[in-house]
Amino acid sequence: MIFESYGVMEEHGETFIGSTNYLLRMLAHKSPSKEFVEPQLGFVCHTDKSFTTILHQNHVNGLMVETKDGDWIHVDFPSPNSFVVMAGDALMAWSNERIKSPNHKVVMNNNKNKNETRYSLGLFSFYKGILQVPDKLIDEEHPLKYKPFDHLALLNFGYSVNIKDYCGI
Ligand SMILES: O=C(O)CCC(=O)C(=O)O
Ligand SMILES: [Fe+2]
Repeated sequence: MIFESYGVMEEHGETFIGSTNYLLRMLAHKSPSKEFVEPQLGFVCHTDKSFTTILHQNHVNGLMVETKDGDWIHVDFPSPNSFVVMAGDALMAWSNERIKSPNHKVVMNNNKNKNETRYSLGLFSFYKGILQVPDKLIDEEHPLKYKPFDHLALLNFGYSVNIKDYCGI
């Protein structure tokens, strides 16, 4: 869908799909114990190193995402069939920053969670090979911001690495 909307499906779509790897991770976050009145951090603030991330959770909310304006919003999964699709750092670099990878975190609230554990599933996609900004996404208004980069090698640096330090121009 992303490739089609930028008109690069024909040139780059097939190679991309053929070289995509997936990682499925299941997380459990326990409700903070009763003595914690304030919400407790369950997963530190970070951006994902993936190309895309698809998130799903049980009925216990906890995901927060930072907006472009720097406000933090709670993400509500309205039904058991709801998923959140989030851009990772690799998509931000590939799209020459047309799409931003948002800061997000998990915050567990003792009052709301009533001692329930939050279970979530994350499906992360990664490109095996060198990713580079398609020519069509470079123009005067969007000068090239990222060098070609090895996506899987980015993972060796852990969560703390900034994609701009890794391959930014
Ligand atoms: O549990 C969640 O909803 C988010 C987990 C997360 O951000 C991650 O695994 O990268
Ligand atoms: Fe994440």
